[in-house]
Amino acid sequence: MEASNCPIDAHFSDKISILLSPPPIPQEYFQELVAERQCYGLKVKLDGEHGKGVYSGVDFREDDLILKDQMLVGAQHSSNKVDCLVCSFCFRFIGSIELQIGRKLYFEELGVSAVDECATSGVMECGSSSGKARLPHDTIQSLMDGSLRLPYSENFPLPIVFPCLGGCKEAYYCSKSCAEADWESFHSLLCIGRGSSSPNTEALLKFMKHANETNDIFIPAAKVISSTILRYRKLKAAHFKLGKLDTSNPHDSWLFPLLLEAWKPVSMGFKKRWWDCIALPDDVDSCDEADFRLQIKDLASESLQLLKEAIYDKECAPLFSLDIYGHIIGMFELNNLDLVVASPVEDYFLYIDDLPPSQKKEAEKMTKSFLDALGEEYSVSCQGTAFFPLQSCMNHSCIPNAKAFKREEDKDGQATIIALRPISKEEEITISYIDEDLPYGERQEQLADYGFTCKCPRCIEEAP
Ligand SMILES: C[S@@+](CC[C@H](N)C(=O)[O-])C[C@H]1O[C@@H](n2cnc3c(N)ncnc32)[C@H](O)[C@@H]1O
Repeated sequence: MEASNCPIDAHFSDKISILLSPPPIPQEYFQELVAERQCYGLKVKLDGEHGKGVYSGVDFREDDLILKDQMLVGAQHSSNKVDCLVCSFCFRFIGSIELQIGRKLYFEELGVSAVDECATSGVMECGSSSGKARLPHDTIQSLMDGSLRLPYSENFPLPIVFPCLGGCKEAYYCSKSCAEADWESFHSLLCIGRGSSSPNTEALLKFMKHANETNDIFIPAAKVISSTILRYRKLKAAHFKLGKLDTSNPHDSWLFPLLLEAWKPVSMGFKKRWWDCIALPDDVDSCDEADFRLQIKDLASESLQLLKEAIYDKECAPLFSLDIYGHIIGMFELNNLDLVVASPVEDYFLYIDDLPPSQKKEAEKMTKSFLDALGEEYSVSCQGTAFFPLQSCMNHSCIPNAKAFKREEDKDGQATIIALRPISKEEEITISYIDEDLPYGERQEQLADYGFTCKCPRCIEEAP
C-alpha cells in the first residue's frame, strides 16, 4: 500500500527513500554502542538470511549477562500512568512507597483506572472499582503528602520526584540529570508547559489527547521525530560554530546530510509501514482486510497532522511525511521488547508478609487496609513501548540461547539479556519473541505478527 497523498510525501519522495533505505551496517556505530554498554562480547552482522543479527565475540556461560541495552526511545503506556509514577526518562519508580500507593488509590477514588494494563490503546476508563475496600479521602491524601508513613517503608527508598524543566505536570523525573537529558533529547519539543519549545502547545495537547483516545503508540513515534529534530539542530549548531556551514546561505545539500546523521540511530531499526505490517485482529474478516489497513493509515494520518501543527520544522520536513511516520510506528510493532519495570510496592508487601510473626502482626494493623483497598492488582509494573538499538538486532528462535530477564538490581527501563545456556564465540545470539512453550501452530501464528515463518531446527522438526 503506497504511503499517501500527503503533499510532503510527494514533494520529498527522493529524500524519504534515502531516509528509508536500509543502510549498510556501519561497524563504528555498533562498536560505539557496544563500548557504551560495555558488552564487549557482541557484534552486529548481516547474516544474509534474516537481515541483521547479533553474534557472540566471546564464550558466554549459562546465566552470564550478555547485554544491558539502553533504550533509544520509550514511553510508558498512557493507561499505566494511573498505576505507577515513574521517571519519564529512565522509568525508575519515584517518590515513595506511600506516594505510589496513595496516588493509585487517589485515581481510583476519582474513578479513573486503566482498562487493561496490557492494552496499547491507552484508553482510560471512568467508573467505580468494584469489590475493593474504600479508604477515607484524608488517609489517601496523607499518604500522598508524606504525612502518613507505612511501617518499614524506609527499607524501600525511592528517588525524590524532580519536576519537568518546562513546568508541565505530565513528566516527572528521578533526578536533575534525567530531567535535563529528557529535555535535551525529547521533551523540550513535546512539553505542554510554559517553557516548551513547541510553537503550538495547544496542538500538542490535541495530539496527546488523540493518541490517548486512539493508540498511544503515536507517543513514542512523536518522540522519535522530536529527538531527530533536536539532534539535527545540535549538529547544525556545532557545524556553524566550527565554521563548516555558511550561515548566510544555508544550503539543502549541506543540511540534508545533517538530517541523515541525526536520523542514523533510527535508520538502523528494522521497520515496515505500520498499516502494512500490523497483524489483522481476530475480529476482522479477511475480506475486510484492505478496509482495515486503510483505516489504520487514516488514523496515522490524523495523528501526524496534529503533530505537524505542534512541532513542524521546515528543515526537517521529510520527517513529517506519512511514509516516515508509518515506518516509525511499524518499527515499534516489529521490534519485540516491551518496556517493563517491576513495582517496588510488590517487594514492600512481600517484605511485610515475610516478617517474623509478631512484627508482621503489628505491621499489618496498618498495611492490611491499604492492601484491601488496592485489591488484587495491588502492584502494577510500569509498562510501555520501547526501542532498544542492540537488542532489536537480535533474531528470533524457538530454541533461543538467550532471553530478556529482569534481575533484582534492574530497577529501570533497560533491557537485560542473559545467556540461557553456554554460547560459543561466533554463535548467533537469539531470543524468543513469543512464549516458546506454545505448540508449533500457535507459535507460527504469533510470529506472523512479525512477518515471518520460523524455520529454526525445532520448527523444522515439528512442522506437520
Ligand atoms: C527485531 S528485528 C531483528 C533484526 C532484524 N533481522 C534486522 O535486520 O534488523 C525482527 C525482524 O527480523 C526478522 N527475523 C527475526 N528472526 C527471524 C527468524 N527466525 N526467521 C526469519 N526472520 C526473522 C523478521 O523480519 C522480523 O520482523
